[in-house]
Amino acid sequence: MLRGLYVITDAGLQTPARLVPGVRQAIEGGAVLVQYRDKSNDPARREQQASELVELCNAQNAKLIINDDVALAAKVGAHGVHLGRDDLTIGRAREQLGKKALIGISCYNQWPLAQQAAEAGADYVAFGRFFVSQTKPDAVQATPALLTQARRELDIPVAAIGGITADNGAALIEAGADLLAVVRDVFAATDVRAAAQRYQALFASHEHSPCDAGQHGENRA
Ligand SMILES: Cc1ncc(COP(=O)(O)OP(=O)(O)O)c(N)n1
Ligand SMILES: Cc1ncsc1CCOP(=O)(O)O
Ligand SMILES: [Mg+2]
Repeated sequence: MLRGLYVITDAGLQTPARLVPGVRQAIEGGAVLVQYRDKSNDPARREQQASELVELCNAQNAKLIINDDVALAAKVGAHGVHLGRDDLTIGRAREQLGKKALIGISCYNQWPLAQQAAEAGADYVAFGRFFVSQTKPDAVQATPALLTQARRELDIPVAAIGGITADNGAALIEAGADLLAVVRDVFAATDVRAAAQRYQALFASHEHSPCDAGQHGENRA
């Protein structure tokens, strides 16, 4: 079952030289999923960085998801891709990446998107933003009730994103989030490993949240 801290890289917070060391520290602190999110248009650098991150994640038993770019995910052998409303469909991504690829879908604040994504074979759905996000200030606001509904009605992990910190994240886990997707609270921290460890502790203290008693079974990741 995919559950825990999902860290997302940010070129504004991490110089190229700090990218891999920062992600390593996050994984050492307990991150289970890493997303390479880079909105620049420098294909050679993107391929180089994504390749280094795949190697790191393979060595550290974490999984690398590429944001937006299915072709890059295929090229570097990433574990999966995260798709939003401007990206390829799940079907096209699955054709290119294969059955084992992890495909995550942004559902913003819209329950029907989550239902459609689950039916189309998504491996997780993501809702948010939940709090004000400096990383993506224009993101639409979602309500924790969506997490509860998704946790109850879908058989795939549920991610929450947007302005999450180790202090405000508990409410989202209690509402039903399996994954807390975080940029700033981890990668802007002076001690990235310690910042990630706070989430590990948070998930450990919510191992038996009431939502766990739902219908989920064998096909949760
Ligand atoms: C885990 C996770 N959830 C949501 C997003 C946002 O995706 P998208 O709406 O496509 O926006 P960009 O990240 O591409 O700006 C995400 N990346 N990861
Ligand atoms: C990509 C994205 N989508 C919604 S909010 C967000 C950014 C999350 O970053 P932070 O954890 O710094 O708010
Ligand atoms: Mg996107």
